[in-house]
Amino acid sequence: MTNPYILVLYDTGQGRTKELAYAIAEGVMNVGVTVKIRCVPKVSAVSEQVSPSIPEQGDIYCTADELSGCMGLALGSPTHFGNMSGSMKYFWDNTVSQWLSGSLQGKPASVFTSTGTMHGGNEATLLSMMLPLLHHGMLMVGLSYEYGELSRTVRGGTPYGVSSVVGTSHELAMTADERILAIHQGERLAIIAKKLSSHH
Ligand SMILES: Cc1cc2nc3c(=O)[nH]c(=O)nc-3n(C[C@H](O)[C@H](O)[C@H](O)COP(=O)(O)O)c2cc1C
Repeated sequence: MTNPYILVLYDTGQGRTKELAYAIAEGVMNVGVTVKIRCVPKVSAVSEQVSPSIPEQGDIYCTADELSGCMGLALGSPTHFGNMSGSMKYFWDNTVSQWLSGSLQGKPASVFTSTGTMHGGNEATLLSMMLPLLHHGMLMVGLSYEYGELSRTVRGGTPYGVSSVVGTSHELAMTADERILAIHQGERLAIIAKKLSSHH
């Protein structure tokens, strides 16, 4: 039997959402909880060729069992027109069996995104990612204003979850506030997941 773990599941184009995923994972590990970092396969407009089940590089794809077995979930996607990416949406459109079995019911979940511009829809993306998670019966964990960085940040970071504003050419490095908020988010999610799982 594997240790209880938090699943950090993300999609990324240029690697910026992945950076946030790793900062959140750092927060999860800070409170002594095991973390699994996974990504989702790309959806292609050309469907004659099936992509390999294990990616050639980077993090491995999330399996159905890894999703069902997590004690909590951090879900991240780049902002694509104010919404999660098509690949991430496709992933959730294939989770009917988890929905039927209720394997995510009552588990905490948290969302994160990276975005080109300040007002290009990062908050809308975060809210859009909550929708399938709420259908699965998950309990949403946001960021709290107890973290001073949330009031101070001049770029990403919202009460709905952490965001990172990367610039239209990905020229902006993650700010210290964005990074610290991502770590806090991982810590908060893991602490709540531990409390909830101790009641089972
Ligand atoms: C198809 C597409 C749509 C995008 N739509 C938006 C958008 O609505 N608002 C925005 O600020 N940035 C938008 N961007 C920029 C991405 O949000 C940005 O490149 C991304 O967050 C970088 O993260 P990644 O490296 O994980 O892909 C878009 C990028 C792509 C490829």
